Amino acid sequence: MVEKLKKHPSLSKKNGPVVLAIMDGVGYGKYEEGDAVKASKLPNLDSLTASCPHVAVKAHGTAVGLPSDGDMGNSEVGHNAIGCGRVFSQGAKLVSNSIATGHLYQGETWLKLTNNVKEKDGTLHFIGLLSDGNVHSHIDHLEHMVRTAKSNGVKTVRIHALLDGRDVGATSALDYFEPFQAFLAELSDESFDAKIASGGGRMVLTMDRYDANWDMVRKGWETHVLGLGQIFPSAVDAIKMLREETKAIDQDIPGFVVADEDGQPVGTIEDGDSVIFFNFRGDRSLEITKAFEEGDSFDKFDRVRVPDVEYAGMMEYDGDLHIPAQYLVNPPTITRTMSEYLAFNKVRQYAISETQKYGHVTYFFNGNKSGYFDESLETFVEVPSDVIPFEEKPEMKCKEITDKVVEAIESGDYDFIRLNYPNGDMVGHTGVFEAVKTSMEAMDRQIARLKEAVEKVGGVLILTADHGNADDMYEHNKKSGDVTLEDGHPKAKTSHSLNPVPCIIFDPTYNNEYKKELKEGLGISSITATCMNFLGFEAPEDYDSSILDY
Ligand SMILES: O=C(O)[C@H](O)COP(=O)(O)O
Ligand SMILES: [Mn+2]
Ligand SMILES: [Mn+2]
Repeated sequence: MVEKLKKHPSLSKKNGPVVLAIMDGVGYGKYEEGDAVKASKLPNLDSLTASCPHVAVKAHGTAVGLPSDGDMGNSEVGHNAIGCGRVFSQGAKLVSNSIATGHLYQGETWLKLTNNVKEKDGTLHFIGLLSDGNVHSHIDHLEHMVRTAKSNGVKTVRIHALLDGRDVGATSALDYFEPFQAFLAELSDESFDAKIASGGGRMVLTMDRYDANWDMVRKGWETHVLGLGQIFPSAVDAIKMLREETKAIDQDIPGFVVADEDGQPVGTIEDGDSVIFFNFRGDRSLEITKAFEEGDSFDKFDRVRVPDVEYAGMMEYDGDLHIPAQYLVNPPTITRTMSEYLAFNKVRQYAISETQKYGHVTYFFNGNKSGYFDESLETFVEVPSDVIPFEEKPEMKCKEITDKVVEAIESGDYDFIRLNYPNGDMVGHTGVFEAVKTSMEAMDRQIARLKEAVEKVGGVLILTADHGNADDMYEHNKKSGDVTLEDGHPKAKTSHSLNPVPCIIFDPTYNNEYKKELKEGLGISSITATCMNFLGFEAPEDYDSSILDY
């Protein structure tokens, strides 16, 4: 339960609002080469850094509740941490623990789905992202479940595997598909038949989010469920031939269907089957889940037929709407978030981003909860994102977002304003270095407007990020640090980085209420208490320490 927040001993609420600007995917790079943040001309960010208190904060690994410090941060865990001021074990860790302890397999959902196919002589299907990126899924989880399905007496398993290349190397798919295909062949025998049945690039089919592009889900449905699309004798063959044909990187490889020698798909989804969507992260799992779960009210595309299956997600993807109805592992229960405290303490809040990160500044920021805590005190604004490859329009909607934030600052109607500029991350994921520079420079021009508006009303501007990406755009040799070359050019890196991120505090009415040297070595979960301090409050006892030293 939240309660009244104590008044801060030295800081009182400023005239203007506290504005928290999350520059998605913008970290402090550790290499010169490939750091698109350093390579960009950012006069406004540079001048704020030069003149304001600032410090690097951790945004990866255990600092944000992931299994190990080898795990890069991501938007879900980053916004969870900033939104609740503490670190909760996240999906990746919870699923691994549940599998390691066997708890998952004693759960009613696993038993129901495996018994269903045993009783009806059906097929157990797994759909999800095939890599060890550990942002949305982990291949080890899938392998363990396939093995256990066999030992639990399931006879037929089919995998519908999405190529990653966004949380892992841009063209690393065969590093996962070849050994996995061999693993299935090895495991199959006269009483157990496991195969990959379909697949395709994660940015082409199935894994859309925030209703940005339902056509991806339609393509996924047609490929995985109906078995429609280009047919190949195996997934590995499909990847090799489609790469040759399209020159696309993994995330953009077209959908494919694996067919037998008669050209029949080896694994369409039929009545009496069970389906497990094995991604643990919710944002890119919700839409395909709705396609399986919703009845005649579903109107996003023509499903042609809806098989009568037992469907389960790896985790509950929306804790308020309870989607999916069935899931294998409980998500983190994040309580007493900053938004809930602020609403209870009558603080007026405004949250905004464009579609691609709108759910991050609302749902994930509020501890995986959709909706308001107090509608009379909160305003959420979504600026529609372009539905085009972001390297084609790298500015994205940072200007339109800023237009609305400046309006909100000048209105005097809000005490705490949070915004996310997706630029560094969404364009970082394209791997196109020059586009990232354009994107960063466009965002920097908007930061000047934020600073000016905050200064005018005597507010505070805090600039930070949820994890790195744009700061690390080339693959590097992990040992030597040398840039990895491909055909004589640096190999593009599309995934997030392990780098720390900035926390820059622009406080134009500063009058020694705190030391200018901010505390070092903290994580982004300390941004929360810092924002609360500037609102004139002490943070709750169990919140991670503020970055301010007062
Ligand atoms: O979903 C994606 O785009 C990536 O896998 C993770 O990126 P995000 O955590 O920044 O959304
Ligand atoms: Mn992010
Ligand atoms: Mn990202």
